[in-house]
Amino acid sequence: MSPVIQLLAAGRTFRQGPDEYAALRPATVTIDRGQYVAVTGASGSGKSTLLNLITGVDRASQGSVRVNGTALEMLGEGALARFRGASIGIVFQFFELIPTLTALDNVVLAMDLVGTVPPRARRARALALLSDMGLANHVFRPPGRLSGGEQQRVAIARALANDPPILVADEPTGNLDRANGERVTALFDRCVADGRTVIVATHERGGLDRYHRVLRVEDGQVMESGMAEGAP
Ligand SMILES: Nc1ncnc2c1ncn2[C@@H]1O[C@H](COP(=O)(O)OP(=O)(O)OP(=O)(O)O)[C@@H](O)[C@H]1O
Repeated sequence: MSPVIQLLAAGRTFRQGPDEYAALRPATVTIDRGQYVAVTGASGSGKSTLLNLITGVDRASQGSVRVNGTALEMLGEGALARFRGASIGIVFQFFELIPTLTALDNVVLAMDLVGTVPPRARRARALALLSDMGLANHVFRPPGRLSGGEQQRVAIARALANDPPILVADEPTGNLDRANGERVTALFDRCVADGRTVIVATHERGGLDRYHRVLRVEDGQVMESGMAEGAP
């Protein structure tokens, strides 16, 4: 079993006036390659803080966060951004698409920023990814002319643009109706079947049996809440 993500007593505190507030208490967690992991917990429990440390969007206040053996705290801002771009696809709760660009250009831009896909291949790859998400007829629309479910699928296509081995999604179905939520969840299932490591924060209590593993966050404390039989 090869660990792809390791938190070693990694925590995050925020200063509140003279006090320190632990949004995430020091947690030691190992996630293996190919695992499908749900992160659950009440609003404000620390799910986003945990995901932000894993993705390097935020830095731990203490401990170490390792992705594919690289300690993120050892990287400077530029190196961290490059490492993140190539290793981790991130799907944000509120999509975070660029409103002035078409769906196609949002996906191409992700490749431009990382630079591992050859320039001449980027447009065709973006078109293929968007078609794969069922958006072949919408590629020239800006996000404002797409439904929430369509925008989320553009965001997933963008997250996959650089073919990252790890996909992290923060409540990706939180703003979608049931049908769109199920469609997006099925896309994550497929990413796991393709061999990616997928980590999804979710408020939902149902539907957790699809995951290999459920991490529960309560008051900033990460707990193992169950590992299904046959998990990798
Ligand atoms: N930048 C920050 N400065 C101060 N406190 C913060 C900051 N970011 C998060 N927090 C606090 O840390 C705690 C955990 O927040 P976090 O966003 O991780 O929760 P969450 O479980 O993702 O919530 P939700 O389900 O509502 O998205 C909250 O009390 C929040 O107010």
